[in-house]
Amino acid sequence: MIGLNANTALASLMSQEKQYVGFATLPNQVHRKSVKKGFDFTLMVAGESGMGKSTLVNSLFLTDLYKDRKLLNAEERINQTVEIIKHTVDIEEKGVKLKLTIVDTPGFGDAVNNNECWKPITDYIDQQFEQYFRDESGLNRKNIQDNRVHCCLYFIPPFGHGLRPVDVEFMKALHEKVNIIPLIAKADCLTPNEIKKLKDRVREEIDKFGIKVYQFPECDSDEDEEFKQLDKELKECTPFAVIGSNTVVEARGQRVRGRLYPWGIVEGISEEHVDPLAHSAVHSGDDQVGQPDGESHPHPASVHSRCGH
Ligand SMILES: Nc1nc2c(ncn2[C@@H]2O[C@H](COP(=O)(O)OP(=O)(O)OP(=O)(O)O)[C@@H](O)[C@H]2O)c(=O)[nH]1
Repeated sequence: MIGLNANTALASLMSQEKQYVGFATLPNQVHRKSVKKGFDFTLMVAGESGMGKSTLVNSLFLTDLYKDRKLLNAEERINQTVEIIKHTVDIEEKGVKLKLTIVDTPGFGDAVNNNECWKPITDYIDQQFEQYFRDESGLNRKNIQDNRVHCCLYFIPPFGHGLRPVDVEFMKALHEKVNIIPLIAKADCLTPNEIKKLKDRVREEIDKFGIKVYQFPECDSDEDEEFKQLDKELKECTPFAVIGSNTVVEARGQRVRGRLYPWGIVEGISEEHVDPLAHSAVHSGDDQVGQPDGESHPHPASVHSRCGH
């Protein structure tokens, strides 16, 4: 009887499977295969030293990607050339694997003479394209490691009146090779009005100099109105004003990632809502300032991090 039941179940399963054999199952197959294999994502961060690059990356991915970082003093910086340093972590979320590589560019924009300081960076990007092209033209195409730089977060200092010559030159040198997302660093140093002015200025200059920054894809027409509105607002926020923080503070009874100042707290995101990849410390500039009703604690990266090695 048991055998009969098992056979019947198997037959029914097979007939169900049979119904779905056809090209209609292709998206599912591709989806399953991609999820199983995981994704490679390479994110480059560039901007002068101290702009909060490592803090933002750590807060975006809730991990400490810069454990071994050695901070240089002013004398050492004078002779420092631009370097390319890669940090890699494996992240898994809801069964989807992501191999995240952060390409850091220490030394960029820090020298007395910054002439062509983006050259090692463009060379690196070109090398990755060439390597990928070689691998694709080779015999073993199954396990190609994609090291191409998919996106570059470019940190614009909050202290100036717009883009500096080095910012313009950097973005122009890279815009045909990589998706550039310009960010206004350390936005908590500016008032909402100042942020707005700086954003307008940066947008104007991006247009004026013909810089092609990353354009977010068009929203599907069948999305609901609320989503469309959110998408529109998000696109209008570019260049994003960002605030990084690796500390957890308590504000209005909630644990949030934020920056505790003598005058208040600049809030990030509530710890209850933390979802490493969905969470971003990217703000539109309307950061709330609460009352300091909690202590600052070091961010327990090991607790929240879902990263492997
Ligand atoms: N006010 C403010 N300070 C920040 C922010 N993000 C980082 N910082 C602080 O700025 C300093 C430098 O931050 P890092 O993240 O080390 O800067 P970096 O760009 O990675 O520096 P390099 O590794 O030298 O290139 C630290 O003291 C941070 O705590 C921010 O959003 N606002």
